[in-house]
Amino acid sequence: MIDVAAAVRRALDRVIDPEIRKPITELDMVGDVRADAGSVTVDLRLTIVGCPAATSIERDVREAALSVDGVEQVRVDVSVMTREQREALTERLRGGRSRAQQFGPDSLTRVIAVTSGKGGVGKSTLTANLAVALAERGLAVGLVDADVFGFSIPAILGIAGEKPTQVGDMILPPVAHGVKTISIGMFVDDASTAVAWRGPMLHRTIQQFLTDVFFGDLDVLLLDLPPGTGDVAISVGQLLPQAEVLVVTTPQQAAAEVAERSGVVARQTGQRVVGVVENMAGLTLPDGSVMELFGTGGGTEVARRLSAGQQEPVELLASVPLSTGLRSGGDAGAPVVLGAPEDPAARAIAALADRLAARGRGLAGRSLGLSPR
Ligand SMILES: Nc1ncnc2c1ncn2[C@@H]1O[C@H](COP(=O)(O)OP(=O)(O)OP(=O)(O)O)[C@@H](O)[C@H]1O
Repeated sequence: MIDVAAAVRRALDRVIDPEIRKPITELDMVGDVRADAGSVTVDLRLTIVGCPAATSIERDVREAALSVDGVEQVRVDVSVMTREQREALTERLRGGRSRAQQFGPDSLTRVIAVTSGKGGVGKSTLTANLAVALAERGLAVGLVDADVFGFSIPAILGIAGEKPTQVGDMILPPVAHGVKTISIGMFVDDASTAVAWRGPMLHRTIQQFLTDVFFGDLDVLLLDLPPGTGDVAISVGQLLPQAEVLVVTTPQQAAAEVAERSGVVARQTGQRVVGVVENMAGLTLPDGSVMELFGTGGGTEVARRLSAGQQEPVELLASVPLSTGLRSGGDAGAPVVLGAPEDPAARAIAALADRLAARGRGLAGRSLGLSPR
């Protein structure tokens, strides 16, 4: 005779907690499973009171149980984990490691910090779309909006106003279009609030994002840095010396020097410049002519300058044209790479994602932090 309760438990392996992204059976969210003829009762333990995913988890549990042969009726008894159970869970999710930075030098996650010299060059828009494009390629992607003064990632990804769920001292990042996303914007009550923090506070915030936010195993972690070469860039350099840096600039020659500086600061903190992306390049008009609003050659110039004295040249990895679709997708919270993949800007970002995904995390060009005597 088949053990219906055991079969239901196996079926529940397929139910994934949408926030933690692991099977609920692995998270100890399933208590007793009892079967009495065709009638099954499942004890479901949610991580916290008012768990935002409660309804969807309960529905998935019901469906999974009903998929088992012989089950006709399902009752789900919902309760909430005790503090001890929650602590055991957060401990297990951290893999037994103490509360430490998740992306230390031994981590296999590739960390890419996106930086720019000047503000308003489209860094956040590009970072958000790149993250979504990488997730679309099947990679596990996290995104830290470290642009604490000008956080815009939640709006671009369509999750403005969403708050992360807290389980014990662990923060679960909202998932937008497959990307686990955290932003300072999620911790202030009003998105128009100006975050006027000084260096040490900024450092602690970034550190907390890297420590307390549960990203799980990621293939790629992207960081959207504030423009310029300020405190946050230096903190990221200290906290994530293995990070690679992607420099965003416009085609304007005059911007090249400022953009170059952001790459130089990254190098000084031991990071490797993985390449340059030019944004707001020529827009092709309906008559086929190209309008070069911001001039040409800025990306190539920044790549050339950053290559000086390096063993491996820094490449211009993409040139993303001006695009109404990219702009309106950002305004609407619907990234253009998903909404209009044939848009020229979307295609350029998709090609950038392909190039980055194809590259390994090699040591080439990376400073080993040694200085000659
Ligand atoms: N290729 C593009 N074509 C048209 N508009 C663009 C393009 N890239 C970005 N934009 C628009 O430019 C504006 C600035 O972009 P974004 O906020 O991404 O810049 P940023 O460099 O992150 O700025 P900051 O770091 O100063 O916050 C946004 O309105 C965005 O929609």
